[in-house]
Amino acid sequence: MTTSAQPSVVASVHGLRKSYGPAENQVVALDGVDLEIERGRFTAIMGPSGSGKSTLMHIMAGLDQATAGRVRLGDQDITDLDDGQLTILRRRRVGFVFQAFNLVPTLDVAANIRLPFELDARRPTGEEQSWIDVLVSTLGLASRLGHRPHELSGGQQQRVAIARALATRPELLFADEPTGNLDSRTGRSVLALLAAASTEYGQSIAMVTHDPIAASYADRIVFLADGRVVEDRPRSTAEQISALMLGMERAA
Ligand SMILES: Nc1ncnc2c1ncn2[C@@H]1O[C@H](COP(=O)(O)OP(=O)(O)OP(=O)(O)O)[C@@H](O)[C@H]1O
Repeated sequence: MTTSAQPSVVASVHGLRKSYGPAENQVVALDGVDLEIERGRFTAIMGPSGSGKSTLMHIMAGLDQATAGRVRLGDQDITDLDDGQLTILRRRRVGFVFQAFNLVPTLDVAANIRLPFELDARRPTGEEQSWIDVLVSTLGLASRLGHRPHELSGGQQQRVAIARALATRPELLFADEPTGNLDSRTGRSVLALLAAASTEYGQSIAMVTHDPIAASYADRIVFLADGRVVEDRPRSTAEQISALMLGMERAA
C-alpha cells in the first residue's frame, strides 16, 4: 500500500450555521454542523425534508454562503471567498450531478461533456482527453456522442451528466438525488457507477438522498434532522437504513 501525502479529509465544515430571512421571522436551516467528508470515499447525506441537506451541500460546494462557521475544501478555507473566487472553485475543483441532469439541450453529448473545459476557456489536455475517452466507454456513451440530450433516455442523460462531472477529475463530486428521475433499475446502474468511481478511481463523492437503497451504495451515511447531524453510520443495508429512519421519525 502506498502512503498518500493527501490529507484524508476532502471537505469539512465546523460550527456551520445558516439562517434565512429577517431576525423576527428567521428560518434556521443549519444549526451548528461539524462534518468531515473523507477523501476517496462515497458519503451519503440523508434526513427528512427540510432537515438542511441541500443547504449543507450548497455551502460545501461554494454555491451558497454560511451565516457562521468555517468551510474547507481540500487544504483551503473557502468560507470568505467572493463570488468570482467561488465560481472558479466550482468550475475547477468540484463536480455536480443533479436530479434534473442539467445538460445543455442544444449541445451534443460530446460537447456537453467538454463544457467544463469550454467554460474555463481551455481544451482538455491529451491526458484529460484520454480520461474522457475512458469515461465515455465505461459509461456506454461511445455511440451517442453526436446525439442531443432529448434523443437520450433518462439514464443515458444522467450518465452524460456523470461523465461531464467527472471529466475534470474534481476533488469532490456532489450528487443531489441523482437517481430521483430514473426508474429503479436505471437508478441502480447509476449508483453502481458512482460507487465504482469511488472504489476504482478514488473519487470523493457526497450524495444527498432520501432513498435508503441509494444510500446503501455509500461507504458512510450521515443523517441530518433540524439542521444538525444526528447519526453517522458506516456502510449499511437499505433495510438497516430504513429501520433507522423509521426510529428517528418515531423519536421526533
Ligand atoms: N432560500 C431560502 N429561503 C428561506 N428558507 C430557505 C431557503 N432555502 C432553504 N430554506 C429553508 O431551510 C430549511 C432547510 O432546507 P433544505 O432545502 O436544505 O432542506 P432539505 O433537507 O434539502 O429538504 P428536501 O429534502 O425537502 O429537499 C427548510 O426549512 C427550508 O424551508
